[in-house]
Amino acid sequence: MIEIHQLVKRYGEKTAVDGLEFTVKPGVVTGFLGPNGAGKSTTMRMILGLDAPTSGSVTVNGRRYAQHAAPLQEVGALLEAKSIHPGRSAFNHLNALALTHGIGRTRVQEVIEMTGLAQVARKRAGAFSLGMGQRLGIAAALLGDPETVILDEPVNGLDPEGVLWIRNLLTGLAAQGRTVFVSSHLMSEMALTATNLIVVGRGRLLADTTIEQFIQAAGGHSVKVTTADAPRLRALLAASGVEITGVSGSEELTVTGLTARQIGAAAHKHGLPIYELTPQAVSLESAFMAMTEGAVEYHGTTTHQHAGSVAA
Ligand SMILES: Nc1ncnc2c1ncn2[C@@H]1O[C@H](COP(=O)(O)OP(=O)(O)OP(=O)(O)O)[C@@H](O)[C@H]1O
Repeated sequence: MIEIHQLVKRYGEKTAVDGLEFTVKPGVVTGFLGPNGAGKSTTMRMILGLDAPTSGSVTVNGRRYAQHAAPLQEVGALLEAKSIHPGRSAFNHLNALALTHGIGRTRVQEVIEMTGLAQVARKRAGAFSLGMGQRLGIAAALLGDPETVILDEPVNGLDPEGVLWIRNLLTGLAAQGRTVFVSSHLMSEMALTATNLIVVGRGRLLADTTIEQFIQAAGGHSVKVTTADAPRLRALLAASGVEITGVSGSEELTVTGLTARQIGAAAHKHGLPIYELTPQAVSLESAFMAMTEGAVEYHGTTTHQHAGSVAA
């Protein structure tokens, strides 16, 4: 559990974090979203005691980071800036970290296996690809078997296999009851992994919500249906909470409030042919951009698109 109260961080004139107040709960993945410069990394550094708050407080598992006797066993973190000696092997890097906390070699070997580094564990970390470096950073974060895991942009620069691996790892850690807090500036990626969402912009809290609520607020799930008899299907599906739109005379309808499965089953029951049944993804990226629009620090001058025109 991470608890943040009235957290403020100023660097001279610049207010990087401006009165944040939220709790990150165990057992689910919580996405930490915001445009560049929103204050995500600064907040994460304060959670980890790497930066001191100007005012306010932040605790992990009930205590400030510095008050934990063995912090690696409370909170494991992957921050963007890596500090791995390039000449050292992955095994030696992890072993050195383990020694500072009285963690045995068996656990070092375990995290190496868990992160898929077994083949390269004895190679120089300096020669690692970006993906391998991320895996090594995550292995270090998991070394102490921590209750809370914090990852800053873990999928940055990873190939699709690496992205999928991180997704499964995060949901697996949350399923074990851990607190998992992950920053990103991609809403569509977070929607596939996170259950809860904290959105910040210019250091302020913009939303403390769930992915599901965010999707509903963005227009909800809808299903595109093409059928031989659109008026008849409309009549079959009509119910409270169901919204159906479509152009008169067209075979195509858009339905919200029912799943593709429910629509298919209803049509089948009445012998109505269906030619297409496609769940439509709402443009989460557009909804996210609309939410953070006023909070973006640097707008591009030549490539600025209206938020509504960007697909997720
Ligand atoms: N050490 C520092 N000194 C001065 N300003 C800083 C410092 N660290 C961060 N900032 C400023 O604080 C603001 C928040 O930065 P931060 O890196 O926390 O944002 P972020 O949400 O992590 O952004 P990104 O997605 O680009 O990583 C930015 O305007 C940044 O320039």
